[in-house]
Amino acid sequence: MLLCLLRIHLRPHRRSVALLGLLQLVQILATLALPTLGAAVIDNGVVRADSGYITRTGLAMLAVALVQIAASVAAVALGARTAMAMGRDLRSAVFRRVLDFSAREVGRFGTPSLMTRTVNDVQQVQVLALSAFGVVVSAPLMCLGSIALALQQDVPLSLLLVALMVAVGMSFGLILGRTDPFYARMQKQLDRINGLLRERITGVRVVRAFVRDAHEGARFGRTNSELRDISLRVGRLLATVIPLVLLVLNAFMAAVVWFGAHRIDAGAMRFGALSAFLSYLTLITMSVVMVTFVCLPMPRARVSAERIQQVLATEPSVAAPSEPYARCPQPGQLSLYGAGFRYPGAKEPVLHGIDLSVRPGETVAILGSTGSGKTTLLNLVLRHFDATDGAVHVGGVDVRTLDAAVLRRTVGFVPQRPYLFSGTVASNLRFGDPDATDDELWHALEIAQARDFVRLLPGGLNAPLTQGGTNVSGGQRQRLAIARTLLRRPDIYLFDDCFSALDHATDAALRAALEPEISRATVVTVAQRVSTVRRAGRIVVLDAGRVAATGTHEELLRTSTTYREIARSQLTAITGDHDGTGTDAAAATTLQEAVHGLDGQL
Ligand SMILES: Nc1ncnc2c1ncn2[C@@H]1O[C@H](COP(=O)(O)OP(=O)(O)OP(=O)(O)O)[C@@H](O)[C@H]1O
Repeated sequence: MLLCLLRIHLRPHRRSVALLGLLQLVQILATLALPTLGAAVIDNGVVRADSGYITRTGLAMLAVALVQIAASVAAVALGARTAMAMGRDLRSAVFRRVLDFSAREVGRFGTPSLMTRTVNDVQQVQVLALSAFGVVVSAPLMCLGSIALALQQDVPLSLLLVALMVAVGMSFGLILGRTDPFYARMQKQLDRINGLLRERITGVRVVRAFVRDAHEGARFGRTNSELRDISLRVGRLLATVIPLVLLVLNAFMAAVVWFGAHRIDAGAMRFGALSAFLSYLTLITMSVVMVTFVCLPMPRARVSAERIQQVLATEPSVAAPSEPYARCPQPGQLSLYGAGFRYPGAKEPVLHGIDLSVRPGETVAILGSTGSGKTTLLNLVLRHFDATDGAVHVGGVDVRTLDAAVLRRTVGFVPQRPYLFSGTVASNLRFGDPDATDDELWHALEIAQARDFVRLLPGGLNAPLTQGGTNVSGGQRQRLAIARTLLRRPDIYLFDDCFSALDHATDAALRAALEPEISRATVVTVAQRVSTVRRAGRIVVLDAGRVAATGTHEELLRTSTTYREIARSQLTAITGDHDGTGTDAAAATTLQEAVHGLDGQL
């Protein structure tokens, strides 16, 4: 998996990789030439007292050493650049894939795990690539070249080198093979720490309000300690690698000196050859140590590569159409044909056979008690999920075949809990229209009843907003989100109970300002309060995921028991008046008057 991932993501950098290989080849050839030249200096220069030969060969050795240094510096710089570029590309690939995920895939992996995979797991692969680039060509070449040149010096002694390679390989395999499960647990533990941290920071007020600091601190401490324990166990295993490898290498070095001395004594080997042999053994030792340093991060990178690949290989369940429609034949038309939806893993559907058609210029309100499926219905229009039954059409085209960019341009959505991004008021508003002028931003703010408070912010349009918009109130956030959507000028507006945090006066002023602005658009507004929806041209009452009734406020008060019950329960909650039963007509009249009367207080 690791190799496959590296191969794919190094493909765009193949020229750099090839140049890197070339530089390492030059570096190794130069490194390997030095001991042979040194042996020649001893055997032909020192032994024969030929100072001219010593000077000439010495100068050649100096030139070779300079080439070796230059090639090695260039290889390190190029290796680092290539590894960083690959890490950047891999991070982008994971990020882009995550952006394509629907809520289903995000739920499957979990946000904290996706964050760990995008940042930490990619980092592990990048670290491995960085260290591997330094040795991937040079270490094997240096090792094999040293063995080949050592063979030239003395064949029987070279057999020791083969035994050395087998011993080192076995020591490696024994230890590193045992670290994989620990690394898998380590990365999972990082996911948990990320999750806890995220929850702890975003829910800090709740944690404090419920005096759960100590409990939450202990929960984090436990997970943190578990991560430390796993890291220590891996660390202990890895700490044995280098001493073990050095022990094996030094034992072999002693054996070479011992056998070599005997062979010189027996006249079977020259002194210069033993000196060159020892130099080659040192080079082999160096290459083994270099490989050791690459092998240490390898198991973790392997686990990380698998986690990254899981993300990259996951196809978004809301798939892009193969031949997308880029035009809507009926602009602004929104239709649901028997649409149903069941959340993944849930036993029962939350929406059943919803039929709904909304034309441009029409405002439809969807009313229902909490959990009746209102938000889910809007999510089907936005294609956050695909309907599991029936179909959803936008502009006369099934959303599953409509180009995603066209769908997003056509439908403007203001969620129940809007999200603002770190930046300024203006940068957030320009999510709606990047080319909007300041005047257009102020106009949208005026309609959304946000002009006055933005004016008072230090910097006005350039006032800073923190991540999530946490430095403005819930109602201010809602108004900024409405202004942001107005700037998009979509054909279809979906308002998901986004007026709930506004006081009555602001709510009324906003609706009055909004009406002429979006009068030609298709508007679907979700609400729980009867008083909020009663002016809508059509109200759809949703009950346990089914359309229970449709009509105007007056019609529904007369004809729909569910609507009357909702209205009655809301009145009872406000007035404490438990009466209001009796005949349908009488109840409808009473409720109608009560709703009208309370309108000013809600
Ligand atoms: N991601 C999810 N996975 C599983 N079930 C979900 C998920 N989101 C919502 N549900 C369930 O689907 C049902 C409908 O939820 P939905 O959010 O659409 O209701 P709603 O009418 O918008 O409620 P509210 O008015 O409280 O916002 C609820 O029973 C809820 O528990």
